[in-house]
Amino acid sequence: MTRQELFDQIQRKRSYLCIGLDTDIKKIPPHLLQLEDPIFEFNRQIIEATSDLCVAYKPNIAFYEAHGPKGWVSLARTLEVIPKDIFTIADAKRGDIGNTSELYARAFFDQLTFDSLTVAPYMGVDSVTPFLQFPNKWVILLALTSNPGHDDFQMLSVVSEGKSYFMFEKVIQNSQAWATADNMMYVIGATRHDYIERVREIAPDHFLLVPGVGAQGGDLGEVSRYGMNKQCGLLVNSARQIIYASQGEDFAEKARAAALAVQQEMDRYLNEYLPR
Ligand SMILES: O=C(O)c1cc(=O)[nH]c(=O)n1[C@@H]1O[C@H](COP(=O)(O)O)[C@@H](O)[C@H]1O
Repeated sequence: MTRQELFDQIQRKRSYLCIGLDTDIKKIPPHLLQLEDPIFEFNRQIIEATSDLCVAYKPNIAFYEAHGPKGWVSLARTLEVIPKDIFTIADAKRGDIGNTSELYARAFFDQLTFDSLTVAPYMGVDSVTPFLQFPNKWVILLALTSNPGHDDFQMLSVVSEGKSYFMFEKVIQNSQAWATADNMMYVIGATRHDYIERVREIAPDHFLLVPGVGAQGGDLGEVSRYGMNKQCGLLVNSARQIIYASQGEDFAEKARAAALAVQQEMDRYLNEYLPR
């Protein structure tokens, strides 16, 4: 999917919501558990109930690979029922020596046909570039993550040409030599909205994947105010708050209501902050 196609979808749906399909067998409604593939059935109903309200789905791969081969089947079946105009993110946080990254890329872009993959930048340029060889596919590079441990490395000071930067700022700056705003996005946790203005100084045009609203307490209003660019430039992810809005038979209906509340808030922010 191209950047323009993603922006067109955002404008059409008045939404920049990404729904996280972090489907935990322990949290899905009991009445689905007798089915042959409860994880797929849960996802299918969530997708059917919410696909007009969001622009992306992000299955976190851990929730599938934890079930072995069966989990990979649930994941592949889920991808098949996501409408084709919706952006798909494999949240697998990969990255390895070049020839291994190339195989990870084939797994998620050729075998599973995701539009994008989350990638860790730690091993440097040759671990990331193999993912960038696929037309219309995206790398979403971890920059400033939402978890408390982001202080351990991402906030370390790095001195470059006499100026001091946070490590995450150098990740964003240096990686712009590897890719463009048409095939690279950055992960910035919603819990760190206080740094989004700085991110926008370094990467004014890139899309940012922003997880951490909802269950992790990030502030959608602040993220939107400081993060929106002229093509919106934001995909804000929420998983648990939406998909587990109810654990009863009405789970899909309740997930829709939770997604609708976020979409309506996003519509207001698009009116307020999207530069015309
Ligand atoms: O790469 C991610 O998506 C990610 C990065 C990050 O900094 N923080 C973060 O929470 N995530 C993912 O985003 C999702 C957040 O889920 P909820 O907290 O349930 O909305 C999980 O799948 C996390 O793995």
